[in-house]
Amino acid sequence: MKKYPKIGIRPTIDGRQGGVRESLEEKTMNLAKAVAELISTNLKNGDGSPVECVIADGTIGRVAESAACAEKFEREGVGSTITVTSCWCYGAETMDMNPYYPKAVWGFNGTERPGAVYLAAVLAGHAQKGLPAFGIYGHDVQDLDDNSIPADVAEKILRFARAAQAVATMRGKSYLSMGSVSMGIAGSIVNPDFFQEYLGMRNESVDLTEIIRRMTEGIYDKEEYAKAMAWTEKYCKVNEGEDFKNRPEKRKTREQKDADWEFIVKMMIIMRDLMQGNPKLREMGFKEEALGHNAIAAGFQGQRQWTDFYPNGDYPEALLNTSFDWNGIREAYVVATENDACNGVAMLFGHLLTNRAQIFSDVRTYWSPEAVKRVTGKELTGLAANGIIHLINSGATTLDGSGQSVDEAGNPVMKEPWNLTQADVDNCLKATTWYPADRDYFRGGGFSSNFLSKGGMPVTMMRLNLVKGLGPVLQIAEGWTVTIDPEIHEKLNMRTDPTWPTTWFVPRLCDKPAFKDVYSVMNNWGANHGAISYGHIGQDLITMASILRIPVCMHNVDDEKIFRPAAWNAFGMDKEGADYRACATYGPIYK
Ligand SMILES: C[C@H](O)[C@@H](O)[C@@H](O)C(=O)CO
Ligand SMILES: [Mn+2]
Repeated sequence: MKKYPKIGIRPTIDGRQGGVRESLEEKTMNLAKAVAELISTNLKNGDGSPVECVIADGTIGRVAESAACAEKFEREGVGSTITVTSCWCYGAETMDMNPYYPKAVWGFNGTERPGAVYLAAVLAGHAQKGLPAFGIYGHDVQDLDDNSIPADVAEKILRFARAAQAVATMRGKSYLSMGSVSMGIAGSIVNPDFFQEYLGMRNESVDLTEIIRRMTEGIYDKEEYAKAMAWTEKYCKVNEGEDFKNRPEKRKTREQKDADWEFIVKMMIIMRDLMQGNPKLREMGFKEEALGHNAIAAGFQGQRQWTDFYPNGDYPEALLNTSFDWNGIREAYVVATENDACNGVAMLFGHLLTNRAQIFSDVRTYWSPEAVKRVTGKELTGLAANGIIHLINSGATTLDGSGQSVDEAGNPVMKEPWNLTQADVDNCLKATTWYPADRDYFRGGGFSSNFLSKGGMPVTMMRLNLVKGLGPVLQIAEGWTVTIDPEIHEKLNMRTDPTWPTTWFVPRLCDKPAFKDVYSVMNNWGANHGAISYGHIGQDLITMASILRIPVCMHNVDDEKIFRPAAWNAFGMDKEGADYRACATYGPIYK
């Protein structure tokens, strides 16, 4: 099992002995235990383990107890804290002062003791000291003997904990660039200051010759390769598509294609080893290679130097991003095509918040209803009636994105790995055709995954952009995958890149300018790529972005659903402006 950060729970109390404190000890600790239970039974880490909480050894009434708690949390690997109280406490003495921990405070809404008064006081302290904290205060008064967590409080605790755990999980990890800048794509001009100062991450980089070296010198697990090759023969190669895209003179021979399959399977094993290491390599005597680069996310340049000569990375990228491979069902990796690190970060955000595989796509084409009518003679209907956005990238999209996994009611979903069934896996593989790569684009050949995402999935498209003079900004568009008339799809797909995977996307429209129509969403999108996560996770992304001090420049989440640190209120009543002003004032966490 991997090592994940824990969430520290801090039961704070009025320090007055001789009656007050004693009367509150049990209740305060019970509230802390209830919060720990809520988190550990509702939230999981990427490997399926419950998010673990650590409670202070005792209630915290005076500064010595704060300090003892802080020391315990550091020893225990805490990455964020939630302070819980039902009474008045001494804010500056009991508050969490760790500059790196995301923080929240739950002030019990009971009137026998001034828990809410402490909440307001300590949040003022957090604001005054430049340590913004989330404030959680239940809507309805609870009785003193009621140690339950009301639904509105639980929702905020879990929203904070999910985002805080994601932020803490990134800290200290690497983004690994395999290769460098791809075709001048801005997102693949990796900005190490952003990763270091905003995410607490390190940038690692390997030249792509390292993949060739390991192939040539046999620095990979041969037994696993044999297993992977057999699996690929059985589940992928059987779905090799007709080589219709390449002109006859550009088609590879059968022998060459067979060699490409072997090559791309080795690529995948080596790319994974580069990201996270492999103890098997140590047994083989490759101690250094066994270490890996501690990468929680990576990017593969691919285009163009590599793909001008070697088979492309679509197979390894697609399957690394998928929740299964020849070793069975497992946590998806995060691998950005074209080494678009900005999109890789957006994928990482979505993955850490949902524990699900993430789609990587070009935001390729906006199709108006009129244009569709003109080129196909047919009307877009239903959710697609106002126009659709074609999400498609050369073959490197998680197979989970096919929507072939289904819930109990048969609805298409993208699941956490622990909910995937073998039938889901089989159906995702069956729905995926592996077309010989388009050799006008990919001279070295290879294979591109192709599928059509099932409609009806709630999804959130995200993008992290870097703006000189401003810094990072996040874009969020909640919406749905849609199914369109097969004849319309056929015509639109054939004039796009029919050997690549397609997801038809419709954003949820609202009265905000960027969401006034489908065209505006694409027209306001900040780059060529989007990361697409299953579910409407805009609220979680907004909470997480505020912890990271990354302003959100575009989103279609209702204002009243926004949950940010209490101090953001001091920056004005307009949520968007306040977010920008707060992020600019606080600056990145790890600076
Ligand atoms: C056509 C280019 O080679 C593709 O890589 C292009 O569709 C992109 O994905 C650019 O992001
Ligand atoms: Mn692209």
